[in-house]
Amino acid sequence: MTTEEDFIYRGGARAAFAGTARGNPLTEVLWPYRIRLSAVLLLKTISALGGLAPLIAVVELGRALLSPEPVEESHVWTVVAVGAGGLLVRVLFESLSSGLGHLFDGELQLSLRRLLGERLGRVPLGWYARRDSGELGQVVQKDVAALHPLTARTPGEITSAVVVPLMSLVYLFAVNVWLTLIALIPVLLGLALNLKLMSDTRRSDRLALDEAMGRIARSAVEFVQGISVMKTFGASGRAHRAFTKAADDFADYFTGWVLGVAGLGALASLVLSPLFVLVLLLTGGTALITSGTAPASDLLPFLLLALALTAPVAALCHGFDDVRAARTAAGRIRALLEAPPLPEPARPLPPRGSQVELRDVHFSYEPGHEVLRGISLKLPPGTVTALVGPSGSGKSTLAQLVPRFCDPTHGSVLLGGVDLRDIATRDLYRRVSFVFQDVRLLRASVAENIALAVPHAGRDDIVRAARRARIHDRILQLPRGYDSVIGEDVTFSEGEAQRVSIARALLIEAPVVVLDEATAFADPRREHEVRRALDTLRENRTQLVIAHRLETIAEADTVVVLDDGAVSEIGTPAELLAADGQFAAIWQSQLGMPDAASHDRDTIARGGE
Ligand SMILES: Nc1ncnc2c1ncn2[C@@H]1O[C@H](COP(=O)(O)OP(=O)(O)OP(=O)(O)O)[C@@H](O)[C@H]1O
Repeated sequence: MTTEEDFIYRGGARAAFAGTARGNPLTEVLWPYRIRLSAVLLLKTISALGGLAPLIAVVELGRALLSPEPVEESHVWTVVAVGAGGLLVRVLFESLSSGLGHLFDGELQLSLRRLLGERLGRVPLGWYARRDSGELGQVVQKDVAALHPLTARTPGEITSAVVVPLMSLVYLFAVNVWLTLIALIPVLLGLALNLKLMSDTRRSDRLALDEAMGRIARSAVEFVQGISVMKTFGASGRAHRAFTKAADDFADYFTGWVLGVAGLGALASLVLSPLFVLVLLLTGGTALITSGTAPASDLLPFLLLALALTAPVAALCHGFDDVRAARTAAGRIRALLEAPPLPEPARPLPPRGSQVELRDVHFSYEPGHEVLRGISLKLPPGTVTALVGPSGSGKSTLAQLVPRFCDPTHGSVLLGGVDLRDIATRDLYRRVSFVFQDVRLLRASVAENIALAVPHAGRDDIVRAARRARIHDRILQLPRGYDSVIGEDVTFSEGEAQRVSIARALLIEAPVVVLDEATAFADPRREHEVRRALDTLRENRTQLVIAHRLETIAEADTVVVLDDGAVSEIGTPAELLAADGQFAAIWQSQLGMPDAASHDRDTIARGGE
């Protein structure tokens, strides 16, 4: 384990999850950093206290100089020295706490993102099917960043907001109790109004507002992502309407929310404003001085320090807002860190050969709703098994169990006689390659994309794989050949991207191939090249193909017909045609398709033999 990994595992959030009682997600996420966070708080407290000293020094100086008594020089200089010393302490400790806070914030974000990255790399691939990339991006990027104020800013704000008023109050009480009580009026009023603003009703309004904002974001993404389809089908108005409705809803919520908080917010700001505080103190102070209850010099500290009492109230409330936002973010981070990883075998076993076998496989995405029911199949080495069946019958789900995107809920899938759960994931991916939906190419060079699973592959091997996948000539036309960066130097068409992914699979030399034909032939212009590339990929391999082409079906060694999650027919194409059952019906319906008629007449004849 490297030093960095070591840090994450020993000091990182992982330890927190093991060591703290389940409860507040924020505490759990921050627990490993408690010592550093306490150090930041301590430094902030010293800085806040230091900052108070110059203020009190000014007040003391004023009182000493305005007093009818003769000025005591040594006292004045001591006060000046304490004020200057306090200023120095504030500057020094403020820089220290702020530096440490930001350092610690950077460390926390890095550590959390690494943990999230590590967890995302270990969850089953099937887990991603139920999540959209926006949701994951929100957690990894925005939610981790939402912890920033908490580590770098809020501790300082909250500490100053508590320490400064408390110390000022102690001092002011010592000067004059009556004036202190007057100075407390705006503080208590401001606090009460702000607490009302943060009350549960306001919080649920805020959540509704956030939800309305989220709907705008989602409909904007849908609008942009689906615009080409919508325009093609002349429905761009509909997509636009959905977005406009979300924006209108948000405007309604916002107006309601603003009307609800505007009055209270304005009142709170007024009560805490310097003008209100000064008018109140001057009025009360004048009454006390003229009645002889307080000497005139007592008013000065209040005029200077009373503002130090009210200013932190608003800061305190904003600080709590940040804490609340960070708490929600931490909850989502924790949920992601707790996503169940694909269990790795404690003692991995090497598969013996490339036979794939499914033994009484059941699978459900949601409890109580099985999409695969008791499937048993054998795919002998070097044979082609074609999966056919109506839409929704479970073909993709079954195919995805072979590269272990998910584990069956009951039964087992075996490769070379070994349960997939007993094979190390790396070993499995070297033995099973797949070409499924969503060919993903990385923003890296073409060579790196091809060599994704074999990072140390030589250039010769990469070129050979690209040649066999019939993408080599296209790569040579790129400005920097194999070093061209995808997304910068080139944007591949769907068919080209598929051939790059086939080259990737060829380089692995996996003995088992799982393929979704519907996706592979999504680009009709390039279908011929993709088909030839796939023919190369399939040579001498154990193949499981979600077959849509009569040619593939006719040439398969075994055809498996799936119906509602169960095998309804199994046999060679000729046997199944002769049986005149569901397969024969599918075959007949495919014959009627224009593509089949033009392309597969010969094959059909052979298939019927
Ligand atoms: N990620 C998922 N979460 C929940 N249910 C799912 C998920 N993926 C598929 N299903 C459900 O599982 C069943 C089988 O789907 P599957 O995609 O395996 O069928 P298919 O035969 O491949 O369909 P098609 O030919 O249309 O691609 C369907 O009822 C589908 O709604």
